[in-house]
Parts: sequence; structure tokens; C-alpha cells
Amino acid sequence: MPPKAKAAGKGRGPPKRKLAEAFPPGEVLTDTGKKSWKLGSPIGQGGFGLLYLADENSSKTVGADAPYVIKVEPSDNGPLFSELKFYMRAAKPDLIQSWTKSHKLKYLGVPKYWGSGLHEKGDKRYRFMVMDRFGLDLQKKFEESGRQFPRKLVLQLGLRLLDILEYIHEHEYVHADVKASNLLLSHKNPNQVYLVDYGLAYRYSPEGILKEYKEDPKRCHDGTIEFTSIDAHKGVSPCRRSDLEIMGYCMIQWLCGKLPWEDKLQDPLYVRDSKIQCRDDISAFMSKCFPSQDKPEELQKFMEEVKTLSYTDKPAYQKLRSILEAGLKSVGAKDDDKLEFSSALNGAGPSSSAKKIPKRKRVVDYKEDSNDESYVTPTKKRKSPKKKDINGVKKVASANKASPVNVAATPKNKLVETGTQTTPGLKRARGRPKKKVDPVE
Ligand SMILES: Nc1ncnc2c1ncn2[C@@H]1O[C@H](COP(=O)(O)OP(=O)(O)OP(=O)(O)O)[C@@H](O)[C@H]1O
Repeated sequence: MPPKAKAAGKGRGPPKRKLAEAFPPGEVLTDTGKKSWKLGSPIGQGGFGLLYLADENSSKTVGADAPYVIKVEPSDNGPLFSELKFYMRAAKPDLIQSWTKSHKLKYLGVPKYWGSGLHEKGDKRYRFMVMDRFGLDLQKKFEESGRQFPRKLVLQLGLRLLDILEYIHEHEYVHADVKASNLLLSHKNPNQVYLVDYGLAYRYSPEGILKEYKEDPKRCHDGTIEFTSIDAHKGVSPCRRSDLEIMGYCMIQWLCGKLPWEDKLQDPLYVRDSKIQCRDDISAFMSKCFPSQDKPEELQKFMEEVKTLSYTDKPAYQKLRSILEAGLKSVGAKDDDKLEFSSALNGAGPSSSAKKIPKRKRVVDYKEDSNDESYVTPTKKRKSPKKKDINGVKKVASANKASPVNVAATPKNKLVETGTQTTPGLKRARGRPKKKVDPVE
């Protein structure tokens, strides 16, 4: 039996996590810096908490174009704790701003952290975090585009992801769960994309000290099964090369529609072995993904460059950028900062294999943030397709027949669940502090 399937849920689950109750619009929360924020309507639901539209507190009501969201979870739930640690360490607006400036970037797709705190209501205590508000996620765009993105778009997304990953890697973290559903478009600017969901982010280099390679059979296959890295399949904590490998699989899927192992995602060992085979013969892998089209040479080179990285190596981000830029050049395009989703630009419509399939959920069997805090995540089986997201537009929960409903048109505070991210039978769990160290206390 695959290790993950054995570990899934049975007997190891933590107590059921409570979802934060729906706060009424107008609820005021005060963060640790004494700044007050006002909640608007709920905008999304994660596995462990709710997201609300929000704004700085004033006499005005928080409308549909609010610039912030607030994530709220019961204070004894772990996941927001882990994510919050990342945001507090690496996503302060000043830090992002100065990096953007010094690296001459037009923007950096890391959400800014605006504050956090604890909020008491009745006899309950909640942890909250304020962040930028975004728009649609790229998984929806991918489905809308018949599960294929144009080459120019894929390469531009790759370039933006390299900016993001270089930044978070240089700030001691890896993301470990890059995928289209974690890439959100800016609420205001349709040409900007942001990487969200740092619930699985791992501090691979606390105070600059790199974690050592160590396989742990109990932690195999963490992440989202089709994209997760070979390191994660082997139960090794994610590192910089893992993020790049995951990103490579994403780009290939966006371009060809379907990765070779996608028909057998219920078998993590099969997925792991397929990825290992592909790494051993990248050219054959590319031929499988692009049987009837020209193989995108740049993606092959990208994967080959990633393959050269050892566990602790710092990736050559600039070389990787040049590889993707050469790809843009080869199709007569340039990085003009416009994200165009129309597949006509590809010169090819969606491939026959590029049909709609249900979105996968991610799996994680542990969480560890080293330094002074260590996390052990008891496995948790997540309730099925209970998702979420709204971003001004919600989808109703029939797996792939999305009916967009404007959140403003839904009954007050009533979340419409969406069915986007489930692979039946696989579990998902998130980090939980072993020691009770509260970052906002
Ligand atoms: N800053 C944001 N602005 C707008 N929408 C967001 C923002 N962050 C997340 N979302 C959307 O809200 C939904 C819930 O996000 P959240 O990160 O809580 O869920 P998740 O990715 O499943 O995380 P969890 O790991 O808690 O399950 C997602 O569909 C996501 O696209």
C-alpha cells in the first residue's frame, strides 16, 4: 500500500479543526500594532478558515472593491500560524518594496502582509491576518482556456515565478505548493500575478543554516500530487530545487494540457516513479508531453538545469530566466508584461488530451518550521470538495460546471462552496505548532 494512503486519516488525525464562525460585516478587529480593520463580506473559504473582504476601519461600510482581505481562524488552529510566520518574516511591505526596487522589478508577486492579531468574540478567540486582496486564480483561467495556455503566457508566468521564488528563497523559505490555483491575478491589474497560500511554506534555511537531506518515509508525497517534487515524494523536506521542479511541471502542464502521470494520481508511488523516469530522460519526457508538436526547447533546458541542482544548491535564477527569455524570442514574443490568456496566440488550440478534469488537492503529512519552533502535523483528512474562493466571483460546487455568481448577489454572509480541489482518497493536512508559540502574542 502506498505510504500516503496508509497514513491517510486513519487514527492519526488531529481533533477536527473548527472553521471561524461568520462574523457580520462591520466587525472591527484590532491588530498587534493597534491598527483597526473593518470586515466586509466573506470572500472565500480555505480548509481551515474564512477570508473576508476588509478595509482600514472608518465610518464607511466595506464594499465589493475592498483592497484587503482578512483571513480568520480559531486561535488554536495551526495552519494560519504557519502561514503567518512566513508573512511576518518575509512579506513586510518595506521588505518587498526595497527588493523590488533594488532588483529593478516592475512588481513582485508576493502578497504584502499588513498586520495580524487575536480577536475575541464571546468566549472564543480567533487569529487573523490582513493581506492584499486579489482576483481570479489561474486554475480557473486554465479551465476556461480548455486546459491549455499560450506559450508566451506560460513563459511570462515562469519569469514572474522566478522573481517570486528567488525572493522567498533569499528570505529563507520555499513555497512547496506552486500551482495555478495558488496563483491569483491582481484585483486591479489583470497583468499581475501573485503567489498565495504559504501554509506549506518551509523555512529551509533558518538564520542561513541549510537543512540537510534526510528521507522520512512517514512524510512521503507531501504537496499536490501531480506537481510535487521528487524530494517530497521521498519524504525529504522541500528545498529550492523542489520549488523549481514543481514550477517546471506546472509550466509543462499549462502548455501541453496534461502531465503523463495524471491518469494515475491515486497511486503516489507510480507518480513518483514516473517523475524519476522523466528526470532520467528529460528528452523522452518532453516527447511524451508534446507528441505532435514541436517540443518547447526552453522547457527541456529548464528541466535539465533544475536536474543539475543538488539538495542545498542555490539555483542560477538568472540562467533560468535567460532560458525562458530565449523561448519567448524563439516564438517572436517578448516579455511585454501583458498576460494574454487567448490560446490563439499559441498557434495551437487545446490539445485532445487537454480536457477538463477535477482539480487535485494537495497532501502534506508534516510541517516543520525549524529554529525555535517545530511543527509536527498529525495527518488530517480534509472534507471533500468544500471549496471556496470567491474573489468577487464564486463558483457553485458542481465539479467542473462552474456557474459564476457574484458574491454581492448572494445572500448576506452565505458562502457558496466550490468544487475545485479534490482527489478522493488522498488526504490533506497542514502544519500545527507542537509547542504553543503564538506569533501575535
Ligand atoms: N488575498 C486573497 N484575495 C482574494 N482571494 C484570496 C486571497 N487569498 C486566498 N484567496 C482565495 O480564497 C480561497 C481560500 O484561500 P485559502 O488560502 O484560505 O485557502 P486554501 O488555499 O485552501 O488554504 P487552506 O490551506 O487554508 O485550505 C482560495 O480559493 C483563494 O483563491
